[in-house]
Amino acid sequence: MITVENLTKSFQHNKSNVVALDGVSMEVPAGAVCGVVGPSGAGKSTLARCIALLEKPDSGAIRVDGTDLVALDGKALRAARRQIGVVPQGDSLLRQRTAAGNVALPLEAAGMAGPQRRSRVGELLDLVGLTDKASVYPDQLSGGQRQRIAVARALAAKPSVLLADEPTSALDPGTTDSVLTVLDRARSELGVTVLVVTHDMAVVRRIADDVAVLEQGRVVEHGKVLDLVAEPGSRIGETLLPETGQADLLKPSKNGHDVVAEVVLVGFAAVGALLPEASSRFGVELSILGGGLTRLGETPVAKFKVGLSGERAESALKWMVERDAHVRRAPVCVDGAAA
Ligand SMILES: Nc1ncnc2c1ncn2[C@@H]1O[C@H](COP(=O)(O)OP(=O)(O)OP(=O)(O)O)[C@@H](O)[C@H]1O
Repeated sequence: MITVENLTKSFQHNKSNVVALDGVSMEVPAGAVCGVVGPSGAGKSTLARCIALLEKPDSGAIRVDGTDLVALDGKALRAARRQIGVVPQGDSLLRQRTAAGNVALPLEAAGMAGPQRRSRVGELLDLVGLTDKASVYPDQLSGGQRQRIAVARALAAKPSVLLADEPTSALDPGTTDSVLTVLDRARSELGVTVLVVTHDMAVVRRIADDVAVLEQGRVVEHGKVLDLVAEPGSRIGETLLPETGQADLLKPSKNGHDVVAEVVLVGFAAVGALLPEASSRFGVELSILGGGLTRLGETPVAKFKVGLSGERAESALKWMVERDAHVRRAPVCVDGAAA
């Protein structure tokens, strides 16, 4: 588990003080993948660099499995660093070393004997699906393959935490997917806790259990992805869900429906028959006015804008809520405008 408590970090730049982290607190449960998102300059990379012990925070604590890394020095600090694997931003492989040679680097540095090292490198290449590229040089690998080798290298010393800074930037969607599969395997097969700094919401949708949104050095939203999408007013939740198409989402149109509502379905209900069943059970006419389905990790999630007409429209919505649908609706006025 990673626990960050009230972390601050400032830089001096052109004689002025730049606050990169302004009291950041967050937690990533053991074996979870957490996406760190936010606009450029929000402090994401600084946070990752502090957790990776590449940058010393001005104040605050960073606990990995209970140990405060900020308080360590000397031998204890070096041991703690080995617990944290880092996939740096950009192309980080050594050009003059083969894929296997790059993966072997941290093992050589740790003084691991040849036969043991070769076997470990074999395991890691297998994990990232690049056994057949062992003796290939980085220039002959695709961008995605190079990143997968960088992940294998970061996992070489069996860290409990993996940090990846923009691991999919500059990759096309197909290649992105292969890198994300590897990060996901690090979590699911090795039980590693993964923190991914990213601009790409596809990364969060595809592999993140948790997400933290940074803005101007502060955490503005943080929690489980599946909780945030169900939470009214969560901006990151909105960003991760399908768009429903119109800004005046909850306004019933004058000639249309008695009730217009936004319905978020998380899990089985998203692909089930909840909406048609509500319609037939309560004798209401139900039209889907916008929205759609997506997947968050393995979980199907839907957001629909629906229009309901009929005397029992409210009961139909209530029934959906009782079945774990998250419903936001506008009350009905005589002229059909939202109150
Ligand atoms: N070494 C440094 N020296 C001076 N200022 C820095 C340094 N590192 C970061 N900063 C500043 O700290 C702030 C946060 O930067 P950081 O790189 O952590 O943001 P970010 O969210 O990762 O941005 P991006 O998405 O563009 O990578 C920015 O204003 C940046 O200019």
